[in-house]
This record gives sequence, C-alpha cells and structure tokens, in this order.
Amino acid sequence: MPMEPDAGPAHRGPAVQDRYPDDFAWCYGCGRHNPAGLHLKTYPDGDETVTVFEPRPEHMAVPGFVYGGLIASLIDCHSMATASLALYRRDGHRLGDPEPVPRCVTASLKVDYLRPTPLGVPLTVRGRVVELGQRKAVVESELYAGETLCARGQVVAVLAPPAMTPGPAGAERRPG
Ligand SMILES: CCCCCCCCCC(=O)SCCNC(=O)CCNC(=O)[C@H](O)C(C)(C)COP(=O)(O)OP(=O)(O)OC[C@H]1O[C@@H](n2cnc3c(N)ncnc32)[C@H](O)[C@@H]1OP(=O)(O)O
Repeated sequence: MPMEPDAGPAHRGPAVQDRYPDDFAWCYGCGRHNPAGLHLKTYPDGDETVTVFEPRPEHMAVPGFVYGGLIASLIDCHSMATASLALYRRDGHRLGDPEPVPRCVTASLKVDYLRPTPLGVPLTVRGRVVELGQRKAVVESELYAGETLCARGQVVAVLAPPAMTPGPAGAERRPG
C-alpha cells in the first residue's frame, strides 16, 4: 500500500504521535503526555514510516543486548502510528492538518526475533501497511541496528472503539 511522500524525517514535521488527540496520548511507548514513557516518534518516509530510538542501559536483556519486550513495544507503537497515518490519509488528510490523527489499538502483535539486538546504538523501525480496511490496518515492521535486521513484526491495528475513549474515570487515573 503506497504512502504519499509528504513530511518525511528529513523535513522533521510533526510526528504521528504529536497529532494524536490529547486523551489518547498517554501510552507508555509513545504517549507525549506520559512523563515516564518512551516518547517514541514516528515519521512518514516515502512509502514507509520510520521510528528511531536508542535503548537505555536499563532496557537490557543480558549485558550488551536489548530486552525483547522493549523490541515488541517499539514494533507495536511504530505499527500503530503507521496504521493511524494510513487511515488518516485514506480520509483525505495529510500530517500537519488541524484534525487530529485517529488512534488505533493493537488487536494482534507478532514478533520474530531474528538476531540479538545490540544495546548502545540507535534502533530504526521501518514499517509499511500491507492491508487497509475500513477500521483495520495490517502493518509489517522491521527493526534494524545499523544495517542489521534484528526483528520483524506483523501487527493488526484497529481504530480505537468508542468504549476505549477515556472518560472522567480515565482522566482521574492519569498521572500528574
Ligand atoms: C483507555 C484509553 C485507551 C486509548 C487507546 C490507546 C491505546 C494505545 C495502544 C495500546 O497499547 S493498545 C493496548 C492493547 N490492545 C488492547 O487492549 C485492545 C483490546 N482489544 C479490543 O479492544 C478489541 O478486541 C479490538 C478493538 C482490537 C477489536 O474489537 P472490535 O469489536 O472493535 O473489532 P472487530 O471484531 O469488529 O474486528 C475488526 C477487524 O479487526 C480484526 N481483528 C480483531 N481482532 C483481531 C485479532 N486479535 N487478530 C487479527 N485480527 C483481528 C477483525 O477480523 C476485523 O477485520 P475485518 O475488518 O477485516 O473483518
């Protein structure tokens, strides 16, 4: 599924996560409002999307290598952003439009760990939409350390249902 080459990382326009609605911007992986989170940022890059993140020492599995759960989180949040952007564009928007980007949730997350992922270097996740439905997108994402492909994910994203829209109770649970 080709994506328009609009504001790619070279342009450093807004990230997809910068444009999620405030109520949906608390995710540990990518929520801009979560003070303890990873603050992942995903940008369009031609037909793909890209997220770059350098794990911290506490993200280790064994000394020198990254914990697999963190790798799954990178693929998860990156793929949700990729799906959200595809649905936004399908509705005629471009990143940077005033309308917020719709929020997807993870229906399914499959990760293949292909090689040990080294700590101490930036990791790059690249993703593309391989199937786009009315409320659903299937995204394939690959995680690289330098030129080395370390993990691959296939993720099913579904538009957040109204039942997940945070209400007053959700607001009370928010930090700070
Ligand atoms: C409180 C505020 C929350 C704010 C959202 C921020 C989320 C941040 C990102 C996350 O961390 S999400 C956390 C982990 N994910 C979840 O907690 C989601 C829990 N699951 C659900 O809420 C529902 O199962 C889900 C919304 C994913 C789907 O239920 P629906 O009833 O809306 O979907 P439906 O059954 O109509 O299926 C829609 C499409 O998705 C497909 N689908 C659903 N579940 C699937 C699955 N598990 N595997 C593969 N495909 C799946 C389904 O086949 C169908 O495909 P088609 O359109 O092609 O027919």
